[in-house]
Amino acid sequence: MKRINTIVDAKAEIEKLKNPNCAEDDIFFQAMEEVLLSIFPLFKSDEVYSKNAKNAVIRRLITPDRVIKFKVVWMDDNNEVQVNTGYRVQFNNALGPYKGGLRFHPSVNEGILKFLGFEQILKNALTGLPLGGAKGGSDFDPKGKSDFEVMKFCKAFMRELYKHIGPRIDVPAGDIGVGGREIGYLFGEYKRMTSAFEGVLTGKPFFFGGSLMRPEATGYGVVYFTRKMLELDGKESLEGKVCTVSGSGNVALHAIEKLQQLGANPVTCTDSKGMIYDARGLDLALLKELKFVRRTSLEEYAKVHPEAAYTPVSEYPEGAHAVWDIPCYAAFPCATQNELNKKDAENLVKNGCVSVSEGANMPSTTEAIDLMLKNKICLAPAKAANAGGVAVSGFEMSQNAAMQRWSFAKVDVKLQETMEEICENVASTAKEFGVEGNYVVGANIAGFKRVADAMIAEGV
Ligand SMILES: NC(=O)C1=CN([C@@H]2O[C@H](COP(=O)(O)OP(=O)(O)OC[C@H]3O[C@@H](n4cnc5c(N)ncnc54)[C@H](OP(=O)(O)O)[C@@H]3O)[C@@H](O)[C@H]2O)C=CC1
Ligand SMILES: O=C(O)CCC(=O)C(=O)O
Repeated sequence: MKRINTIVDAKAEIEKLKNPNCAEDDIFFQAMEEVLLSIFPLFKSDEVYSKNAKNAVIRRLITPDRVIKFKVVWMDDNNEVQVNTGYRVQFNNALGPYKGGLRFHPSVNEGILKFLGFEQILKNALTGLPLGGAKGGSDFDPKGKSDFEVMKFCKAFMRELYKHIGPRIDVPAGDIGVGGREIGYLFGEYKRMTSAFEGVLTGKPFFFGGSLMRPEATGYGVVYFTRKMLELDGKESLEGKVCTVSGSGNVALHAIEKLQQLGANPVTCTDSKGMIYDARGLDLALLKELKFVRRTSLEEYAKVHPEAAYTPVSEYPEGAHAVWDIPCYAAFPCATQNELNKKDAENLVKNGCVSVSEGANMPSTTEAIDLMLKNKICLAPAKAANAGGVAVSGFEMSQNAAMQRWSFAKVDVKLQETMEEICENVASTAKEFGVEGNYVVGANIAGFKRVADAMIAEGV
């Protein structure tokens, strides 16, 4: 293989890997391209990496160890047979057991899970914990399903998955469409199939060995990261500032909670159908009730609070997402991939937004990232900013292995320390490689270096 000594070589290598007949992989290449092009300063500066023709680290890193694909057959409430596809992409275990969430959403396919699994490798590396990278899930749509149907699907899913996972092999967790309820059902079935009560999943309900604060961890972690980033960059704190948030799931609502606790004023949230803009400040208790208990649309919020504006997706401005057009000091995309495009980034810049912190995985398109960096927005990339979730999953694994339970306060302190360490590491890596303030490049290089060093050390 040709050595990757120039950015042109790097681009050519990526092009060679693309399969023009597989559109599903486009999103995976988007993630890979961002990483490979931004770690170029490392290739130039360090012999070990520029000589990676010998170790083939890049080739090995971008190819999953294995992709497990299986059929999930279950019966709905009308006693009709339903068939879905289940996946687990075990991407890389150089640093520790495969680790990463499960996503249940109709859009799930192999390409999406490869993108998420690839990001997870570097994210998990940034936490400093011994965790490899993986992702899995299914095209099953939990929306509109009864609790009983969700349970039956989860149990059918686990009857296949259990063969491939284990506390030292692969430890799945939640992601979109998979929260405490689903993890509980999955854990119950794993236990039934194996008779083993062990830390094979994280995000478990507390009485099954779940860690306190895992539900809050990703959203709180994003805000802790942002607080540190603003401090390092000499910007004003979040206190008293208007913030915009997208999403209204686990990550978004806990980011809103932490923002409110720190005295900020989060004024927006979204779901797949529309956006709420409540300039007075969001009613978080109501949002939790709507989304975590009743599992209903945000439209209901405006019925309780007619002063708040509800904008359905069909009324979003042409080519943009309404939420990023609301003036804010700090923005928090916390819903899904590619939900912040170039037009949205232009709106954020125009309205004087100072920082964008990615709670969702890869929420910003490549063009949006370039535009935000060019305009000196402090951009906290997902693999650093949302690493708090997997970090607390790591703490859950430690607690399970040691048969311990840590207090909420202890986990919170450790989460804050972890997010601040990640932020400092990313900032100092960016500085070391001559791109001070560029957290995207800093995160990619710091994460890649840790994984690459382990892969080189373990040999081929
Ligand atoms: N949970 C975790 O610990 C972690 C999650 N993440 C990432 O954070 C993001 C959100 O995950 P999480 O909060 O757990 O998921 P949830 O399922 O709890 O919530 C997802 C939210 O995003 C909205 N959403 C999902 N898909 C779309 C879409 N295609 N278009 C518009 N809105 C959409 C949902 O709307 P609706 O209610 O209408 O479905 C919902 O508000 C994802 O990118 C995930 O990968 C990252 C790190 C850890
Ligand atoms: O907690 C975990 O293991 C993974 C969380 C996750 O899926 C993510 O960080 O994107």
